[in-house]
Amino acid sequence: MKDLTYKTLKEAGYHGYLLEDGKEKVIQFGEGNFLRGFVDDFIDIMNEKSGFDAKVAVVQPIPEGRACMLNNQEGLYTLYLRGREGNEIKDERRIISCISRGIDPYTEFDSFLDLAANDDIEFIISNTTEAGIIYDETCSLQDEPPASFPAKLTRLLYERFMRSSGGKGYIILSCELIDDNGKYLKDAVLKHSKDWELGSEFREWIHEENIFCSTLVDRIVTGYPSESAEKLHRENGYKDDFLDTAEYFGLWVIEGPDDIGRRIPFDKAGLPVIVTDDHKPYKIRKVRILNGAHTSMVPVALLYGETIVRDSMQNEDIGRFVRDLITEEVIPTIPLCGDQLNNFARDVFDRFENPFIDHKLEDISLNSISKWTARVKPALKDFVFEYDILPVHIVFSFAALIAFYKKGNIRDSKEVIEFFEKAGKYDDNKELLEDFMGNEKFFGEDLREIKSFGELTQQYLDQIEQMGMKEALRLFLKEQNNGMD
Ligand SMILES: NC(=O)c1ccc[n+]([C@@H]2O[C@H](COP(=O)([O-])OP(=O)(O)OC[C@H]3O[C@@H](n4cnc5c(N)ncnc54)[C@H](O)[C@@H]3O)[C@@H](O)[C@H]2O)c1
Ligand SMILES: O=P(O)(O)OC[C@@H](O)[C@@H](O)[C@H](O)[C@H](O)CO
Repeated sequence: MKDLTYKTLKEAGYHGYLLEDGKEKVIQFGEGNFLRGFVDDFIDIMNEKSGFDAKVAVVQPIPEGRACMLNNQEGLYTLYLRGREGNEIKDERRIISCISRGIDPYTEFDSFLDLAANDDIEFIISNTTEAGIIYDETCSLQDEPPASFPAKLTRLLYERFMRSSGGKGYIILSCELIDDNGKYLKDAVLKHSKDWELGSEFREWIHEENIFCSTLVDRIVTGYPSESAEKLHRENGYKDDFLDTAEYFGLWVIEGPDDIGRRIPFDKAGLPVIVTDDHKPYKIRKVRILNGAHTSMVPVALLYGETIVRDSMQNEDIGRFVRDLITEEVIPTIPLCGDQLNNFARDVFDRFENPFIDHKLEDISLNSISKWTARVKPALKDFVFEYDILPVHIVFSFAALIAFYKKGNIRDSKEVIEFFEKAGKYDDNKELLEDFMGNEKFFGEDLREIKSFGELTQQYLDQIEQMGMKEALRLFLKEQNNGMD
């Protein structure tokens, strides 16, 4: 079967929208499923509907990347978006043609730097995961390329500053799921510029000619559909190693000046983008409710025997557990209007039951400890602070996470894996929890200081291990219902 290229599509008589040639206007750090299933989809739609005519140069952020494979397909790939919009079922296949090329800075460092000479480029977009957007003091100006994403960006910005003689900078849209992503990135760039002694004029240029936007992205992207890929290749008549799947829903909240909306024609293309002076309310709502529900559901559902999100939500016990956790313990911690939050949660539960996408629990379980710390712990702490009692569903889910990790075969940081590999050395769960919950490297603080949290976690953990998840969850739900089934 032929690879996906412009020639393959022409030969097959493809009549859909394609932008084969266009100016590179965007640099994108990251070639992952999410950026391709969300940002590049938006750019492609703007190209078609509002004459944006932008091509995206994709920079591979780490040595193990897929820039070369992307070039084999001339940047093309097929995106499937499926789900409900109101009462309407959406099932769309789109060939995305906004990517001009992939650049591997490890083998094409000069091509990477040459991007800085292109005056057409106005935007830099990134999603390098939480692990990528970190300040790494070991990076230096002489590295080809510097290892971390913020250091690579600093190197590119410095090149731009030098080659344009302090001319036009960029609008930088960071999509990593960390707090204040744009601000963090700007601070990291300024820190590198100081460490590398790039001078005060460069730092002034960073401030005056570049806009670092914090953004919040929301779309469930399920990536390459391994089980159905062969069938899709046959249907399409070409082989596509970058097939991507996602829900239809999407929302991009960008904190930045009003005129961003004029510089990127989101509105004209009818895209769900909000430009605001404060993205935080959207962020807290999405991370606590949607990501919090995912992270809390995963260990409970996996131990119960489920494998995907939809089935878990449709499982009477787990569905009730997740809904109650969000409505009774997470929503009361979010400082926004209750109706707004309840409507958002209801829509999220609908999205979780999307009949067209199979979101694997195992995929979400990756790095669950840091996800729990960022996405669930804030609700737990705020709840305790506000009501002076423990949010029991959150505690039960935390106990489930530990039970799940004790079983092994986990994908998390080296330190977390090492901790659980040695779990057998503890005489009982009480001892294990002392060390685990007291580990500030895992949780950023000593969780034992939260009153009764350790004791209740141990009670649930013992029950889950002794009775199995199904029985322990049923007992838990019965207790919450004053002993009634
Ligand atoms: N998949 C979703 O539904 C979804 C939705 C919203 C946000 N996100 C966020 O987007 C991020 C990426 O998700 P994805 O589905 O595209 O994953 P992916 O594995 O397909 O892509 C990950 C990307 O990050 C880069 N990367 C990984 N480790 C890095 C490091 N240490 N330094 C620099 N770059 C690194 C990879 O090169 C790749 O480009 C995740 O962190 C996730 O939180 C995902
Ligand atoms: O992508 P992760 O692994 O950071 O988190 C798993 C999911 O919670 C996440 O991908 C959501 O589906 C997404 O954030 C929805 O916008």
